[in-house]
Amino acid sequence: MSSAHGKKNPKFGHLPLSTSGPQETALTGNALLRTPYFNKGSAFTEEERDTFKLHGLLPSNVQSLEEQVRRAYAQYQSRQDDLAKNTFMTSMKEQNELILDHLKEMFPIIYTPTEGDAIANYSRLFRKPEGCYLDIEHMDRIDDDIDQFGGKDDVDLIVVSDGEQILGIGDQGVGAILISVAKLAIYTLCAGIHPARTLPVVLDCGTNNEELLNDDLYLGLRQKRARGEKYDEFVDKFVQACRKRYPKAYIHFEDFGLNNARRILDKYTPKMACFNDDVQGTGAVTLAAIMAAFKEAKVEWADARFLMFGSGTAGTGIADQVSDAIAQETGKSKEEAGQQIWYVMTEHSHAHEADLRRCFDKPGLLLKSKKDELTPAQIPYAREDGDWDKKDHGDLHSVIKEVKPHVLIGTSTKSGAFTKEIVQEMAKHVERPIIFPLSNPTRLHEAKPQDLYDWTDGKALVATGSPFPPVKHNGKEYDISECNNSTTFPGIGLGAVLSRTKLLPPSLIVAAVRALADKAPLSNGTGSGLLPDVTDVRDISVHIAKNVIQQAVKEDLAQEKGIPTDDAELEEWIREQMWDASYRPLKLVEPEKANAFARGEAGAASHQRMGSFNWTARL
Ligand SMILES: NC(=O)c1ccc[n+]([C@@H]2O[C@H](COP(=O)([O-])OP(=O)(O)OC[C@H]3O[C@@H](n4cnc5c(N)ncnc54)[C@H](O)[C@@H]3O)[C@@H](O)[C@H]2O)c1
Ligand SMILES: O=C(O)C[C@H](O)C(=O)O
Ligand SMILES: [Mn+2]
Repeated sequence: MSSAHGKKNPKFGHLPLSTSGPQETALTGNALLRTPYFNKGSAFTEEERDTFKLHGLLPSNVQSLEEQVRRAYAQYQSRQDDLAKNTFMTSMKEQNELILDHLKEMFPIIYTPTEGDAIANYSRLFRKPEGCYLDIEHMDRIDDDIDQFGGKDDVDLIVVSDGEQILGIGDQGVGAILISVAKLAIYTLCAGIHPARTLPVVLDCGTNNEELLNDDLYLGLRQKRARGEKYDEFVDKFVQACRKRYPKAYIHFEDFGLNNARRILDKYTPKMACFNDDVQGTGAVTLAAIMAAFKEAKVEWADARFLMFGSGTAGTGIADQVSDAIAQETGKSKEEAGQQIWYVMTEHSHAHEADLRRCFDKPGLLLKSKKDELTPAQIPYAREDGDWDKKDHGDLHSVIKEVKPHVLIGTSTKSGAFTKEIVQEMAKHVERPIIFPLSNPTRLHEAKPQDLYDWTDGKALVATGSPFPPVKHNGKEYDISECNNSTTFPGIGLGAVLSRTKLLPPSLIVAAVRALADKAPLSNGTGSGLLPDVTDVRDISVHIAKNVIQQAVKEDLAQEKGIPTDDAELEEWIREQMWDASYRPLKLVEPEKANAFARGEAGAASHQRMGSFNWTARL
């Protein structure tokens, strides 16, 4: 793929991911137009139309990318509802330029919450495949199946999901491919990860979603989810195939079920650069939001009390980040720090049937006497039974009354769980209740931001998992920050890819949190949110990537050579390698002199992923 890379930048020398300069291709005429990687549609110049034999194949007026984007935006606006807009964006491949122009408006369309509807309706809306579909009944084929997406240097980043716990909407089977696709779109938009060098994957292990199993149009494996050894073997075969075929690729795990997410992360973290977004990305962004809220509310780490409502993958991921932060800030042991965190489990879960029964049986505070029923990630936060001497096992209201938390975080998938009574109980005991309803999509939020302001007379400090419009209180507007892992995973991934870090230990996540916390707007009553706005996310990603890279270098994990040590130079080095949307000139080369990529043969991932229209820009 040398035509796409290898620009000699006079300042830095060879930058592996730099993407300026002409694109070489041996394709002409219809073959060129059918190859989205090179196709510019109406934006081919007159000279290019001559050189590449395109006259007659295109209307005569030559347009700019801006004009194409304007037309696309009008088409987008004409779509009736959010899901129709999402479908349109899927078919649109100039979308990066288009989205960057309308980032705030389109973020909820291409990502949370609308993406959730697109996933739930995957088999109904399906038009064309995108990414890599692996089938647990054909494990022997994984090497071949994954082989189709380029050569060993062609993939930087893989997002994989097994579809068991998509957002808060549970098991979505093969539709999970779209969460991998959506997360990768965010990587490109928010951190300039090269879209043609990414690979979305779904591990189809069957589904326990009865609705899908009974749907004639369902596209995935129509059988119950595989568990146990067979499942583990499948995941391992996938990981080994990736390492063999794309040894440079960083693997991002997304929306795995409660019993697998943490286990898989713990298994592979010591061996390779990998990341679980629901555990680590969520933990990182939430910790940064807590740090900002503490400054505002003047809460000290040493005596802060946290109440987590929901103790699944995200809830325990957040608790781990928080207890690390308490330990670091106060010098306490991690165990002592854990005692500042209280957990209330819900009676509602999308975990598989056995868990579901268990959850219905035992809602309430996590207690040591229930140890056998807890996941390993929950155990550090279980309380001594003596800590809770009440008759019941503690509903959310009674635990709030007793614990008097400064911070209440919802990852319960239980819509409306933070009621007026509960919130007002919390507000009785602390000056500024810090409340983060994080369950996605929007309809599953534990509370609405406007209600939280109204119920606490504007004292609550709020951040939410899905985007919300500003709230009004006493004639003033307050921005509601989106506390979504999309603020952290792009920068962490950019840092991991550019440094080619061997591993991604927790210290690199801490470096990312620091970077994000640095950039949090200090509101001081100005009405700005607790976290940076999505429109600033590219700059935030650079800052996060810089910290991650520096930490990787410090720990001797970075495999990339020539990473600048100077702060400003490092930032320039990162920006130089970020992909952004703009057309590059095309250069015709002889087929025999062209590499497979320029002949339109290699890089199948990008060809397949780009649909029929172009989003080529700086490829
Ligand atoms: N804002 C963000 O960035 C972000 C990130 C990740 C997840 N989330 C949201 O958080 C919610 C939960 O996601 P998750 O990945 O943690 O799902 P999960 O399946 O791991 O957990 C779901 C819920 O079920 C409950 N539960 C599951 N098993 C249990 C058991 N054995 N005992 C008691 N309770 C049990 C948990 O309390 C948890 O609240 C979702 O709505 C998701 O969208 C938000
Ligand atoms: O996908 C999101 O919006 C955030 C998070 O990963 C989730 O599972 O809810
Ligand atoms: Mn997720």
